[in-house]
Amino acid sequence: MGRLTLEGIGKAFGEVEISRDIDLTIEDGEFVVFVGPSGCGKSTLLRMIAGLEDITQGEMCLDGERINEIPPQERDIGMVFQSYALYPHMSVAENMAFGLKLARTDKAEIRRRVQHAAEMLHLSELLERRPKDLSGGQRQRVAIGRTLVKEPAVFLFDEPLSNLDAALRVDMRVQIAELHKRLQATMIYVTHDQVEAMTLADRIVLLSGGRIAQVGAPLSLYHFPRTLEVAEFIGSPRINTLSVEVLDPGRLHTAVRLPGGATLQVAVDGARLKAGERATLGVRAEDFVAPDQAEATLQARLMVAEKLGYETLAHLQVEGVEATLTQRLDGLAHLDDHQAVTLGLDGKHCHLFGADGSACPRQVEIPGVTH
Ligand SMILES: Nc1ncnc2c1ncn2[C@@H]1O[C@H](COP(=O)(O)OP(=O)(O)OP(=O)(O)O)[C@@H](O)[C@H]1O
Repeated sequence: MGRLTLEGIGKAFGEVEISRDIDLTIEDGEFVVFVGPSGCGKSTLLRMIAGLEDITQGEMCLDGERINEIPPQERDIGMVFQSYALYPHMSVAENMAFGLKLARTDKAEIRRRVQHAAEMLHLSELLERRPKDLSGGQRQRVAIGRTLVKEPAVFLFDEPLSNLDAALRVDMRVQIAELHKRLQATMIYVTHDQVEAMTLADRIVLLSGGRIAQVGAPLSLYHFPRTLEVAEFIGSPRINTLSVEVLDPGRLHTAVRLPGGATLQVAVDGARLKAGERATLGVRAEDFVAPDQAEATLQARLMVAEKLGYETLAHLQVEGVEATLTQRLDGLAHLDDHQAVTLGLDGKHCHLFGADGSACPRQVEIPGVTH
């Protein structure tokens, strides 16, 4: 089993408070990803779970038992580090067996576990090699293997792929997802890469300034972000934002004035907003609609078109809007340099955020996605 509960967890280094009020339950077998901007406290939280950092406040339990004071080696938790931390003078097999030897595990049992882990991680042919004779991806797999042989209830990964090149990252991401499927173990994974978070997580925990900004399934955070910060962090390209004026706030629709003067009825509960105040409209790159089906339009000019093969990202300048907007188009879309583009908007596909950054609840259903 590996059910972890965090209640009111907080951390301070001396006088400096890093995180507080973290309440979170991670179910047995869940894959949870901690994500957020640099310095938001992801690694510190993971290290508290591992027992490598003291917990300043709150209670942490594994399967109902308080673990705050239990030293790392006695927690049923294994951690894979970003730096791999392999012993250079030991073979792959010795590296993997080391922790078990220290724990005086029976020799035959060590052999069985190392072989089993090597098979799972496709390392069987490499067991006699030294770390220096391995590629980056292979070293990372050995680091995972060293944790795997301990058969912990909870696996922790601290940015395990950040030292690998882009192609290898994708490859290892798939392997970690497969490993999770096979082991059905609880896994907690720290990254600042939102693509890794979206693709691996059952649930994402988005941290900001040492607190939880939102917890939920990846698509739930994507479609129903609670704050502008979450909306901007999740999704690539980044959500487009426009400063708008609130005209008529309502429970089902909130009318706003766009730059250029057009009115859009955004399908959100904006009842807490006031007419005349500023708000931020959010539109994802794929959510612009054809001008003839739009409720409102924006006139734009093409700055750059990035042709990625399966899609083209058009970066557009709209008069009166400082930042460029990005529209996701078909990979075969034909665009001329600096051509004029009419962007269509549909209020059902837009987000609205108040001046304090919190989202107005969207009044749309997206099949299979919970709010
Ligand atoms: N030992 C320490 N003493 C004092 N401050 C620390 C210590 N360790 C971390 N911090 C501070 O705590 C904050 C959170 O750090 P942490 O490494 O957890 O962030 P992170 O979200 O993992 O960042 P990154 O993505 O850059 O690794 C940072 O401001 C950092 O400077």
